[in-house]
Amino acid sequence: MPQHHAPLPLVSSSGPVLHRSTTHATLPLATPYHSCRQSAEPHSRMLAVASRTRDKSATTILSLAMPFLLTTATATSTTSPRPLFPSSPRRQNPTTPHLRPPPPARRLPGFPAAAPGAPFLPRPPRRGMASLAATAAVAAAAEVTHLTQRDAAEIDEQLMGPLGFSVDQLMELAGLSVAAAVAEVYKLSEHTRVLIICGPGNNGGDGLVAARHLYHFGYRPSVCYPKRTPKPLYSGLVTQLESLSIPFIPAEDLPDDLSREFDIIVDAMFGFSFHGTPRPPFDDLIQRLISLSVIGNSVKKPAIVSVDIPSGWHVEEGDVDGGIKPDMLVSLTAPKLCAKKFTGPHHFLGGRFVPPPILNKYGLKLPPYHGTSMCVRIGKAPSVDISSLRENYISPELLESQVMPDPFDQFLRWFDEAVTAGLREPNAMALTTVNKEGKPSSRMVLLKGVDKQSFVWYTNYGSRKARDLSENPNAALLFYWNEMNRQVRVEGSVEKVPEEESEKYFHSRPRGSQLGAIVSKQSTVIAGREVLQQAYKELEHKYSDGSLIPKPEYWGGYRLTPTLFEFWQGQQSRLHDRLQYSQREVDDNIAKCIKLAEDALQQHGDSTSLIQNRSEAHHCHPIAIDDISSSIHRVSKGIADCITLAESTLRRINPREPEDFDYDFDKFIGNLETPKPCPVRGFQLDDYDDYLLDPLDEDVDVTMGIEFPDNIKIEDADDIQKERRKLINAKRAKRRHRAIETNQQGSGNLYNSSMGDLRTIINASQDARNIIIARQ
Ligand SMILES: NC(=O)C1=CN([C@@H]2O[C@H](COP(=O)(O)OP(=O)(O)OC[C@H]3O[C@@H](n4cnc5c(N)ncnc54)[C@H](OP(=O)(O)O)[C@@H]3O)[C@@H](O)[C@H]2O)[C@@H](O)CC1
Ligand SMILES: [K+]
Repeated sequence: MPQHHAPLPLVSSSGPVLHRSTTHATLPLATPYHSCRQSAEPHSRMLAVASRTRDKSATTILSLAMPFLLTTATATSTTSPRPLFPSSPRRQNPTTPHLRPPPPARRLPGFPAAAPGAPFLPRPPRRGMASLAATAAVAAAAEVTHLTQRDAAEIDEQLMGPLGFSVDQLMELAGLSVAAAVAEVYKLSEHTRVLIICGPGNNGGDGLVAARHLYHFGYRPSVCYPKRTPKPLYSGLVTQLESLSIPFIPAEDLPDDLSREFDIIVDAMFGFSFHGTPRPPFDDLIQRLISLSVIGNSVKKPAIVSVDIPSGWHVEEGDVDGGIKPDMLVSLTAPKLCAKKFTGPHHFLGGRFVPPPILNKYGLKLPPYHGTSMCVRIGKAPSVDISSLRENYISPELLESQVMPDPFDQFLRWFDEAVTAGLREPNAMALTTVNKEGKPSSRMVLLKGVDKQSFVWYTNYGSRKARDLSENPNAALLFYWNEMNRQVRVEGSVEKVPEEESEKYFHSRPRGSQLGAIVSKQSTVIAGREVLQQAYKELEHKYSDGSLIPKPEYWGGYRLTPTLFEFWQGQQSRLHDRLQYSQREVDDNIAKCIKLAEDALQQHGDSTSLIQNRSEAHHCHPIAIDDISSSIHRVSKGIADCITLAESTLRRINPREPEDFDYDFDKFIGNLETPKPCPVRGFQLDDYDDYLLDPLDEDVDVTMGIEFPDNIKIEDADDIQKERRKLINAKRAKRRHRAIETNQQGSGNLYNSSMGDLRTIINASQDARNIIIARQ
């Protein structure tokens, strides 16, 4: 961890008071936007303000005014911090729950069988925990094993003997570690030109490999290799470098002023087999590096990086007679005793290949490597002046002509690129809420859904963010994709997602997370971590049969509908690209239009189900007809309102494809007109009834239009009248039934055509969103 030279916040003498509260980190918009460029925030101003508070009286006032309360749970806590490295490999407590027992080791000749509890490399922390692990590694640096020259040579022999490694394999990994460590500290933008001075042995071989990797990382390496070893391994490494057109500079042709020509000098002259005093030409080369160390600070000096041992140093005693003073030491396999005398700012360990038999045999305590890294910092953290910390971002330009017209598409494009780049948790976002008093608070949450409408995340409805949101629905989201020099800001208003949606998502989570959500009563003070663990255990037991874990009512999702997007791409010299999408004022009308259209659709959906339900339940009941008619009328009213508003709004805001829109719009109107008779059909039924009743009139030929079946015996007018009535009633029922079916079909058509057309309207409205992109 960097040492912070900037003044730090003040803490009261009574000490901070810490509440243990449960925190539970837990992704869908449609509107017009515009984008503009803003000047970079002057971080230095903040530091300047902070330094003014160094004034003593200010300190006193502040410390009195800011008494932080620490409600600690440690008194009841039974857990102790996990040691990063077991203090003694053989005394490691086998019951330590965090450490996995080592896999049974095959016994190799010359190596002890791995005893239970024998040391093994702690599992490397996941990426992203790097800074935490680095801090721990620094704290534990003193415990890292330092090897004698004899042990180093012996390990070398064993690796390349019974353990089956080949020298070129180890050299490749060693050289890669060196290049990785160099790249981690010396950024390409300021340190491009690298001179690698290689000695006659394997240390020189590591240098040749490092030169190749540095070339592929983007550096411009040159190699000085005065005593070439005539072995295929070395000549192969030389050929590889020649194929990359890497220059080889004879020692005598090196420029007089190395400072002017190189930004980094890699010392790969001697490693752990060095003895005595350096012989020519290395004596002179080492002397040149020594003289670089003594140049005054006013001259820009190249950084000296020593591979495994600062060349010329005694392998165990270190710098005994004014040797070179490297800025960086990359110890390989394990540091040698001389490394204890290294006082430079950057000490790294490389050579991530040490197998358990070596660890066991030599009782090696080594720090874990993080993620997939080939090197790890050991020793003290470099001292850092916070105000001088800056990256010179190198990224492709972000131009107005390149971004998508819709900010959601642009977001999804960047999101996909972050996923493709393998970033860890690209959906992590800082959520800022503001309570009713205007006090803001931020925390990281995980985006769980995004569509063309809004961003969704889930949380505890009892949390502070939830309280803030209930008081003030405005919130901001911030995505920061460091590795890509990108940031996205989103601002908008927040609402809860429907319960069914939360329910669905809740049950899609791992059972452990479901239980965690029940246990975690966020933002409430609890007695200690064990309270949570106990509650979790009880729930785990309760639901151990695999039964459904009910979603607590205090857990659910939020949806932020954006009103602003800002896409930031870091660039060199702070000339960043910052494009902002915002909405035009007309947006309110569009939103209203869409809402109306959606309401109309909703009603339509209702009326369709109503028709179905009614016709099933009351097959021929006339009341169904009335209901159908009135709901269709209602729907039509909604549609009509929607059309009026859609028309006036959409025409006014000059949609991007006016012809297409007009076409869709006309088609929509046309379709709406077609099924218009539909609601009237219900009343037509009465007309039919009248028509059917007409034949009963006295002056109408009673047999007209009626065919009597042969088996019906007609004797007098009364009989005829009776039979006619029966038949008429039957026909009436039949027709009524048919009429209802017709209605159903009619409204089905209306439903389908209107549904599609309303969708067209909605889509057209959304497409026509008046998005303004401005550079800030
Ligand atoms: N697991 C491991 O162990 C791994 C080890 N690796 C690497 O190997 C390095 C050890 O390599 P190494 O054994 O070849 O010895 P190294 O230090 O390069 O020098 C030997 C040469 O220097 C010469 N020389 C000596 N003194 C001298 C003097 N005063 N003045 C002039 N010359 C002198 C000596 O000549 P000699 O004295 O024998 O005549 C011989 O030619 C180790 O530090 C690490 O970098 C990694 O590659 C991977 C894994
Ligand atoms: K060296």
